[in-house]
Amino acid sequence: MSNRAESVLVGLIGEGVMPSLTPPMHEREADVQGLRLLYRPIDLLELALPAAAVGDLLTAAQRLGFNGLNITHPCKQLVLGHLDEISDDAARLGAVNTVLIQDGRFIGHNTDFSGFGSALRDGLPDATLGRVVQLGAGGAGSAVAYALLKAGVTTLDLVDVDPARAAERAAELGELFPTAVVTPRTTAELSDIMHLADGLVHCTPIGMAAHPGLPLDIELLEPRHWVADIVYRPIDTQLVREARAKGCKVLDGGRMAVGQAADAFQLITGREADRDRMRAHFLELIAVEDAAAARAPELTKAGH
Ligand SMILES: NC(=O)C1=CN([C@@H]2O[C@H](COP(=O)(O)OP(=O)(O)OC[C@H]3O[C@@H](n4cnc5c(N)ncnc54)[C@H](O)[C@@H]3O)[C@@H](O)[C@H]2O)C=CC1
Ligand SMILES: O=C1C[C@@](O)(C(=O)O)C[C@@H](O)[C@@H]1O
Repeated sequence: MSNRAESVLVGLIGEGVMPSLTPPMHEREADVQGLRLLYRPIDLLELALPAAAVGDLLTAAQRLGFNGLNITHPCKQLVLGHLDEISDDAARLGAVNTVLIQDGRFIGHNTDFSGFGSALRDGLPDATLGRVVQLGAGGAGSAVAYALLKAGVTTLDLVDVDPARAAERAAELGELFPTAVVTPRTTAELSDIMHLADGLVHCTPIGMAAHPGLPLDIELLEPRHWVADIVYRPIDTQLVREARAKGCKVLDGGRMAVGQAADAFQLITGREADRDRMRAHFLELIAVEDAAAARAPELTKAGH
């Protein structure tokens, strides 16, 4: 038996979270640090619950002695209405993926943006962050764009196949970062804007096992561009492989996945995670998945 101060209980609320690698990442890091931590996926689909149940699940988690939760699709915005306190960045971003449960209160944070930010610093320390083209302005893309602007990007070209989405995000981000220039762009404009850019960030599902291929004409990439992908299943997406082959400096999507987990681990446990160790474990987990997929491709799960 132990109380909330002696051991740590964490959950992940969202749809389709059973294949998530965040629970094993937290548990292994805690094991190595000699901390007792259990991390349970709480899958809305398995529980046949709607996204709106997130408030009830927060209350249940508090009653059952959870120390914290990660929150994912489709609850990152819905959860805002159930919090007692929210970090400035999460409030500005309008999305929460980490909730601390302290003294019966719910405190929201966002480690998607901070995780991408630290990934960029660790994985591409010398990247010039002046002008960036970002493909994909959905949920993860919003956090990434916020991180890029916070990291000092001055000109961000936001490309999405859904022009209304790109326009809406660009307007929101432009208000949050008034000294930056954030412009919605179409895929047809890529050939005009890529040669002006220092780097490319990819935040669409293209490149995942279920959506193979390249998100742009690879001829638009020059060796001087840096390239950050956030897709991590597989870890070496076609974009990552072809960009590397061209001589571009590359950041794979695993860096962000580890970054968000490491930052949430620190918020929830109060202990710093060893990011290199967590990444090594993450790569092991991905390799196990890849080996299983090679044996039985039809069983490959379509997660992140
Ligand atoms: N590394 C990490 O920690 C994480 C990685 N991901 C990855 O990021 C991907 C995107 O996730 P979300 O933003 O949650 O998805 P989402 O569905 O909210 O957004 C994807 C956006 O990409 C746009 N899009 C699709 N094809 C496009 C194309 N060819 N060119 C330009 N835009 C295009 C869509 O219109 C949409 O706005 C996921 O598929 C997953 O692989 C997601 C979450 C975390
Ligand atoms: O969106 C994501 C991905 C995630 O749900 C996962 O399954 O690893 C974990 C969340 O903390 C993060 O915000």
